[in-house]
Amino acid sequence: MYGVWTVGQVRAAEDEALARTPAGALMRRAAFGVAVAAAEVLRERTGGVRGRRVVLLVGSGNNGGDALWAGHFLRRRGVAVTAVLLAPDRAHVEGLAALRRSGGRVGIADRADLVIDGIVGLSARGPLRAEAADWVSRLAAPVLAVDLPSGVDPDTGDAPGAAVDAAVTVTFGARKPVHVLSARSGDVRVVDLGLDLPDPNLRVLEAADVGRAWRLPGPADDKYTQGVTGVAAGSATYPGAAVLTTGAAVRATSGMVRYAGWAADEVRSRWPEVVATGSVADAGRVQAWVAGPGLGTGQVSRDVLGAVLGAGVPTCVDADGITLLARYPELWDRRDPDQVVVLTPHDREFARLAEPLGISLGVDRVAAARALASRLGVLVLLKGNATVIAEPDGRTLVSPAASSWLATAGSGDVLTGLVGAALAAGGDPLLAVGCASWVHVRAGVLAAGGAPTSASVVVDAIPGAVREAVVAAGR
Ligand SMILES: NC(=O)C1=CN([C@@H]2O[C@H](COP(=O)(O)OP(=O)(O)OC[C@H]3O[C@@H](n4cnc5c(N)ncnc54)[C@H](O)[C@@H]3O)[C@@H](O)[C@H]2O)[C@@H](O)CC1
Ligand SMILES: [K+]
Repeated sequence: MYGVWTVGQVRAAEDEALARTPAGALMRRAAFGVAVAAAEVLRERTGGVRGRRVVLLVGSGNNGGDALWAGHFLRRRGVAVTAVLLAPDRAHVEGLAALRRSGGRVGIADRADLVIDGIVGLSARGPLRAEAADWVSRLAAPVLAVDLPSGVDPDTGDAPGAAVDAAVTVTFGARKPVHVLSARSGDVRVVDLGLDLPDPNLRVLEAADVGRAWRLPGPADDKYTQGVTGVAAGSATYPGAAVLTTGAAVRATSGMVRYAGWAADEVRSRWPEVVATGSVADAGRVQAWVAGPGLGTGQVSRDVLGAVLGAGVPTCVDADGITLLARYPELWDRRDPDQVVVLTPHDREFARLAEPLGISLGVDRVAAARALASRLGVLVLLKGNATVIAEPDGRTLVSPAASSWLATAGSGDVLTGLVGAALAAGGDPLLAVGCASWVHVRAGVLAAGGAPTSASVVVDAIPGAVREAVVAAGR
């Protein structure tokens, strides 16, 4: 698990560190880290460092100062460095002098093996100004971003205009929200500045965390004791949603999975290990329900959702289930106040539910997810390229995107089944949902393997993803 801190938190810690270090020391340490990473990228991509060409895009603040100092360190390793000053009269004075001393050029660059983006860092506000935006839109070489990709908001990951798409970002002291919320950050490396940081604002699970938390069967277990997942999904029109949601739960644990709904025949024929019935009332005892994918929004679907919410176990509500909750708020009355409810909306479903409550999904997805979680007293998993998982008390996990292959039909149904299985296994619900999301992301990568995939293949990749996590945890 690693933490993510807001710009405000990092700034406060930096101020304290600046006060106890000699002037310029932190910047040189940061810039040295940039130069080390740049040399690595050059070696990986071109087979060497000496004689390679690096262009620095230098803005008017300390981010530009970092880039100039990094250029100075790269010059010492025989790299040809050219600095493009976007605001020549406001460029960082000591950085520019250091670059010039070591033989770096200032001017207009043509060809580059690597571009170092020092346009703007933590003080970035709004879309890039015209000249910077123009440079960014013409970039052809791979980019190493200093602190963060310019054009992306540090605290929300939003890119309101032209923005750098970095291969690598070298950040300082701590990861900020942009690094986990925006895929434009690329591969993120952190240079330690010895900052004294408070509790993080967000957390990100890693393979070993998931492997430690994932429920594995022990010698005393049987099919009932590992947590039974109940699935109320699918309809005559959408039997596939039932098959995918149930399949994800089947693949995620060796505990039992029960299905209740219209697609019992389809589910049974694809997953013979599932105990399938027509209604929630007949389904038997489960430790968690998931409801919603392909369920429909008619009266019977409404009754199904009510029955699931009243079943006295943790519940995950997705898709049509969310639409029903938005349309018939009285369904909340069926809820057992002692049991967690997890909502897994995409943006439109989020808006359906949140807008009547005066909560809008703006560019700050973390704030929006937290607001809805707190207002409804539920755990919200907001789907997106990066997934945000917020608890009513504000604790928040982020699953950064590892690829975009999961943007495929039925992918959300797979996630719902995974969440159900993780909830049924017990433990801290936030951790359970975070683990389910991690496995989903990882299964997506394994399923795709660099080429288009589909939700059924993601289902089949779930055991491989769980295995990676378990191995990482040394179990
Ligand atoms: N404070 C510290 O302890 C350290 C700071 N460091 C660096 O300092 C950076 C922060 O430096 P600054 O606070 O000077 O600010 P920045 O370098 O982030 O940016 C400030 C400048 O960018 C311009 N700017 C703002 N928004 C813009 C936009 N949309 N388009 C174009 N230009 C825009 C502003 O006019 C301002 O002159 C960090 O990101 C990091 O790179 C590092 O050297 C490590 C130590
Ligand atoms: K930058």
